[in-house]
Amino acid sequence: MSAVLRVDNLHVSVGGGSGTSSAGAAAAREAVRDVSFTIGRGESVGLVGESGSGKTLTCRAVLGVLPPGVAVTGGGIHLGGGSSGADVELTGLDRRGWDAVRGNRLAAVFQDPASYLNPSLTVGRQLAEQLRLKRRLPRNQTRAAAVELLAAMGLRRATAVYDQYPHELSGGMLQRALIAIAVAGEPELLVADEATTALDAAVQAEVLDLLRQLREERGLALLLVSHDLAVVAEVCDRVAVFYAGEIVEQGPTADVIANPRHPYTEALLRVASLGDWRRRDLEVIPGRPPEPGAMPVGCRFAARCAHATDTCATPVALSTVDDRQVRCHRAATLELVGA
Ligand SMILES: Nc1ncnc2c1ncn2[C@@H]1O[C@H](COP(=O)(O)OP(=O)(O)OP(=O)(O)O)[C@@H](O)[C@H]1O
Repeated sequence: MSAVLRVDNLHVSVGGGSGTSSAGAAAAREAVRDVSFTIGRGESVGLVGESGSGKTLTCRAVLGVLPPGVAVTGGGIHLGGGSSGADVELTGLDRRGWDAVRGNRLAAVFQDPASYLNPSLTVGRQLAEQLRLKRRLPRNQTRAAAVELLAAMGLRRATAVYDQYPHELSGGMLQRALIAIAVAGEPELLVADEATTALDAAVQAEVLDLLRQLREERGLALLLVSHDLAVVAEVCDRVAVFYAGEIVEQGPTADVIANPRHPYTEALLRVASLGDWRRRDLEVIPGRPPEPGAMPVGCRFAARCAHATDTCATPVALSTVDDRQVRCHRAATLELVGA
């Protein structure tokens, strides 16, 4: 399968801003370290992990929208040459390069759809404008194309929705409208960062269904971020588990869930809304991740790990065990409990 996206040994650092003197310059710290994964055409990959583990900065690096003071400091992000475009190394792009890629080959939806829409324009006008810009449709065709796209996103009474303002739509409808705007340019990859987190469970399931359908029908590749493994399990072929800025386990989602190889993944399974989670108390993973400025040289999870031994204080690389990549000294011997 040809890769739509290839992230190779990505490092993202925060701070390290220039000061006028050496005393004024803040020390940079790595918020994302040595992250690698690939997404094929029509494939979906989930990034999962606790808050602050580096998922969002990884997505933002892919989209070229890192916040001020945060930068890619190593590795590469490669957009593959699919049917619709050439190979592009994203980390080297200038502003014009990004304009050609963003919204055309890459698009994104985030947690709070209302904040990405203009409150004073109807949803339909905002979508029609995207269709005009991205598909170069003449103005007299954009209304019909926009209504068709809104209907394809599962919005009932799409003609009426076209003329509504963002505040007149529910959260689920807004997210569908925003997904319509995101796919208006027929991108190869859609990044969805906690896109269903604020929705109630039933609406969340519907929006996840829509994402699945877009993959199947349009061959759209998906990069989905969630703190909840259950959400990733709904949609993603493969999952990368993040802890303290690193991928600690990566593999086929069903296998990772049934048979975790990293103790952090096992812990994450106990806090995920998987299976009959409504009938059990979701646990909290005891302890906290290491402080960003004080990362241990060995395994970053060791201080919270029930299986840690002295070896875990030494540096640990990502190694391949069967269908899995795991960053754990004990991965080959531990017997962990899946869901
Ligand atoms: N704009 C920023 N300035 C400084 N530090 C940042 C910034 N954005 C993120 N960080 C830091 O980088 C690290 C990774 O954050 P990131 O947002 O990628 O995590 P996350 O896994 O997506 O968490 P969440 O689910 O809370 O968004 C954290 O330590 C965070 O505090």
